[in-house]
Amino acid sequence: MHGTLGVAVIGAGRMGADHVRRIDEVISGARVAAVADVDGARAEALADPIDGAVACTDPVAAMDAPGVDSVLVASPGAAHEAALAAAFDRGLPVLCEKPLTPDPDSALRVLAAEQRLGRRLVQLGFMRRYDADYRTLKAQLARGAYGRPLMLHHTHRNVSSAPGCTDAQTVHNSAVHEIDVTRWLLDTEITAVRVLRPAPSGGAPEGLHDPQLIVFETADGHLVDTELFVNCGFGYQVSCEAVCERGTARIGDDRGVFVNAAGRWGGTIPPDFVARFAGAYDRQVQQWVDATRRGTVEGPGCWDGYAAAVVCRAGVQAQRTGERVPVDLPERPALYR
Ligand SMILES: NC(=O)c1ccc[n+]([C@@H]2O[C@H](COP(=O)([O-])OP(=O)(O)OC[C@H]3O[C@@H](n4cnc5c(N)ncnc54)[C@H](O)[C@@H]3O)[C@@H](O)[C@H]2O)c1
Ligand SMILES: O[C@H]1[C@H](O)[C@@H](O)[C@H](O)[C@@H](O)[C@H]1O
Repeated sequence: MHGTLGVAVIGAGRMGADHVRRIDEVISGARVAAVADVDGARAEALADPIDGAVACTDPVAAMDAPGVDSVLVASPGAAHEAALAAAFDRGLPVLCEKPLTPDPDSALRVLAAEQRLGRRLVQLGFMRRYDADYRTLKAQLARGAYGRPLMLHHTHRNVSSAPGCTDAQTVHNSAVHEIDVTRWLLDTEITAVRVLRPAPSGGAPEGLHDPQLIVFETADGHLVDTELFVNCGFGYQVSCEAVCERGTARIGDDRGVFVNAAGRWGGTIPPDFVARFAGAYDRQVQQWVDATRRGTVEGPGCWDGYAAAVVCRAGVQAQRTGERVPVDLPERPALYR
C-alpha cells in the first residue's frame, strides 16, 4: 500500500495509550483509525482527541471501522488469541504486544492459523530487538568480534511488581524478554531451564520468591543466567554481558546525565520500561509501519512467541520443582525459517 496506514489499537491501557501517542506524534506513515477497549471510557479518552479515530468496546468492530488496514494488539495476553484470529480472518497485518498468548497450546493454535494463511501477518512486540544497544551487541556477536560467545549474564530489575504478581507471572511477563533476547542474540534455541532462589527480599510481597536466578542452556552449548529482581525498589535496570572467547561486551549501563554535586557523583536510573525502552518502542513501531506499507512482515513473529511460551512453561516448572527442566521444542516450520 502507498497511503497512510490506518491502525486499530486494541487495548487502551498503559501500553495501548503509549502506542496511540507514539503513532499520533512520533511515527510517520500511520494514523490511529480506531481504538478498542472493553472499558469504553478508556477507548474514548484516547480516540476522541484524534481526528477521524473511532472508539469501540468491541475489538472486532474496531478492525471493521472505516480506514483500518492494520491492528496493534495491546490488550492483556489472555485476549490476544481472539484478537489475532479476528485479524487473520480479515487478512490484517498485526503488531502484537508480547506475549503472543499466555501458554504454548494457544500459541500453537495461533501458529497453525498463520501457517494455514500461508504468509506471516504478525510482528511480535519483543521490543528489545529494536533497542540501539542490543542491536549493536547483536551485530558484534554475529561478526565474531570477540570470538565465539560462551555465556550471557542478564540483569532484569523492576522497581516493584504489579499487585498480586505470582512467581509464574515473573516468568511470563518479565523473564520472557530474556528468553527472546537470548534466542535472538545467540541465534539458537533454549534447551533447558533451572531456577535458583535465595531467601526472598524483605521488599517482596508475601509469597513471591524475589529475586531469582534463572539459568538457560542452549542448543549450541551456551550457559545464560538472569538475575530477575522485580521488587528491587530503586529503578528499572536491564543489562546484558556477553562473555566470548576473546573478550566481553556489556550493554545497559547508560547512566543518563552524569552529575557532580554536593560531594557526590553519579547518574540516573530510569523508573520503568516506558522510559528505558522509549527508543526501542519507537523503532519497533516505525519498522512495523514501514514493512506493512511495503507489504512485508519482518522482525520477531509467531514462531518466536511460541518458542518463548514453551520456555516459559519449562521455567514455571523449574520454579516449582527446583529441578533442571528440558525444553521440548518441535522443528521450526518452513514459514519461519
Ligand atoms: N513490551 C513491553 O515492554 C510491555 C510492557 C508492558 C506490557 N506489555 C504487554 O502489553 C499488553 C498490555 O499491557 P498493559 O500493561 O498496557 O496492560 P493494561 O492493564 O494497562 O491495559 C490493558 C487494557 O486492555 C483492556 N482490555 C482487557 N481485555 C480486553 C479485550 N478483550 N479487548 C480489548 N481490550 C481489553 C483493559 O481494559 C485495559 O485498558 C500485554 O500483552 C502486556 O504483556 C508489554
Ligand atoms: O510487563 C513488563 C514489561 O514486559 C517490561 O518490559 C518488563 O521489563 C517488566 O518486567 C514486565 O513486568
